[in-house]
Parts: sequence; C-alpha cells; structure tokens
Amino acid sequence: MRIFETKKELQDYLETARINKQKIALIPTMGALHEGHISLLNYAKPLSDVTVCSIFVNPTQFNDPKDLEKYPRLIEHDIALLEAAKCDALFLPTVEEMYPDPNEKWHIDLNGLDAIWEGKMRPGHFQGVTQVVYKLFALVQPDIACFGQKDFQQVMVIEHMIKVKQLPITIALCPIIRDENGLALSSRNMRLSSNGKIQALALFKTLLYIKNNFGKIPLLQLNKQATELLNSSEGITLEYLAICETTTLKEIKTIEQDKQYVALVTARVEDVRLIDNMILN
Ligand SMILES: Nc1ncnc2c1ncn2[C@@H]1O[C@H](COP(=O)(O)OP(=O)(O)OP(=O)(O)O)[C@@H](O)[C@H]1O
Ligand SMILES: CC(C)(CO)[C@@H](O)C(=O)[O-]
Ligand code: BAL
Repeated sequence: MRIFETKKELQDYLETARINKQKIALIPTMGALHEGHISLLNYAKPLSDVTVCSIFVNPTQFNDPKDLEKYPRLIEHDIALLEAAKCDALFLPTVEEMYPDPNEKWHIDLNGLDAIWEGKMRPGHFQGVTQVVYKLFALVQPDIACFGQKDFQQVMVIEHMIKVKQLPITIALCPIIRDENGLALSSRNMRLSSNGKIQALALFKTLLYIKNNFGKIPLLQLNKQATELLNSSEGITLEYLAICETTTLKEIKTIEQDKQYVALVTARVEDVRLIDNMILN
C-alpha cells in the first residue's frame, strides 16, 4: 500500500490511474479502523481499480473540543489493517495540509438537513463534514465514494451536496457492521468498558423492537414504548430517538405504503456518544 501525506503526492499517483482510465474509489475515515471501515473497502474493491482510504480526524466537524481531543488515534494499527485488506493507497494528511488557510470559510445550504437530529445536537457538524468531504472529492475525484449506513444522516447530507455541486460521483451506502451481540462497530466503542459495551446493546435492542412492531402498533405508542425501554436501561442517557422517512429524515405521524422509514437513535454510555439506526421496511 502506498502512503501519501501531501495532496501533491496523492495527485501525482492518481494522475497515472486517470490516464489509464482506471476507476477510483474513495473511503473517507477518521481512523481507529475496525471491520466496519474494512467492509467499505471490500465493497469498493470489485467496483473499482484503485482504492484510496483517507484517515483524517477533521477538526471542523467537532463541536465538542473534548470529543476531538479524546478521539482515538491508532495509526500503526490502521496501516496494518489496510495493508491486510489490500487497500491501494492511504492518504494521511496533517491539519495544515488540509487547511492551509486557518481562516477558510465554508458554507453550504443543506436544505435544513443540518438543523435536525445529529445537526441539531452537534451544531456546525455537517458544515465541517461537507467542508472536508468536498476537499477530499476535489482532490481524489473518485468515481465512487463509500459511506456507512451507521452515519445515516451523513450520507443524506453528502448526497445532497453531490446534487447541489453537481459532482460526478456515485455514493455507495454500505450496511452497518455489528459485533456478535449486535453493537454497531464504532471507533468510539474503544472508550467503553466491557460493562459499557453490554449497556450499549440497549440501542440495538430498541431498534429491533421498533422494527418488529413497526406497522403493528400506533406510531406514537411505539415511540413511547421504545423511549421508555431506553430510558429504563441501565447506563443509557438518551439524546434522541425518532422514526423518520428516509429521504427527508422528517419524523412521521403516519405510514405510507410507497415510502421507506428508518429509526434513528443516539445515546450516551459512560459519556461516550453512540449512534445507530435501522431501516424499518
Ligand atoms: N459499523 C460500521 N459499519 C459500516 N460502516 C461504518 C461502521 N462504523 C463506521 N462506518 C463508516 O466508516 C466511515 C468512517 O467513519 P468513522 O471513521 O467516523 O468511524 P466510526 O466508527 O463511525 O467512528 P465514530 O462513530 O466513533 O466517529 C463512515 O462512512 C462511517 O459511516
Ligand atoms: C466522512 C468523514 C470521514 C469526514 O470527516 C467522517 O465524518 C466520518 O468518518 O464519518
Ligand atoms: N462517524 C461520524 C463522524 C463523527 O462522529 O464526527
């Protein structure tokens, strides 16, 4: 695997691929890699000729400085995982390389998607995500970019940006990889104790409860029961739980036959913020 720390080196490498009409896939990450990240790489491989993974803990998407400071950084481990998974190139820039102008301004109209759920709880988060993803897209110019369903709203936001900026990039929405008990893999899980990991299973169990009862009991009642389930689970501090339509992420009051729905949940366990979701139909 080739490792590049500067944009110039990466661009020189990718130019050859482009001349040879090779398909380029991008997998953007913040590192502390796990099987969820590797599943994105494996998804990309048969669809592309060159796979580029980026690892960059992007400061502009962190509204909470403590979260940024505590974000796990495990670069040697990450390189070993990517080597084993046969990733072609790793882009590993510094903050200065990504943001040469520390006063750079960025704003994109996200049609309200940044004012709800994750956007509401983490002000400025999706502006920071789009800022860095736009830079990565401009640099790598991938044919395909892979994102995990675990960050469902993030994928909606990026698809919106692609439309607004008219970028010729296909977004792959890759399924959530869970551990053997159902806990969605996440870099932040490393900050949980073994007891915290057990407590965190309440998120998955609640999502399953919603899925199993969706359409069977009235929505208001289902939401109330699921909220009670989480609130009565030990160690869980619920931030939000909502049943939404998948394209607008608006909370629903009735179920329509031709629409798709998702349950979104975010909660803290041992002060670690966990996020999960499940498609319901
Ligand atoms: N369990 C998972 N299954 C599938 N994709 C995942 C999973 N976890 C993360 N991803 C995806 O990997 C990409 C990089 O995510 P990121 O590096 O933030 O990892 P993460 O585990 O989500 O970390 P955290 O949630 O703690 O910030 C994103 O597109 C994300 O949705
Ligand atoms: C897409 C991303 C790499 C942008 O920093 C990040 O939000 C993530 O890891 O999901
Ligand atoms: N996986 C989403 C990136 C973040 O939590 O900032």
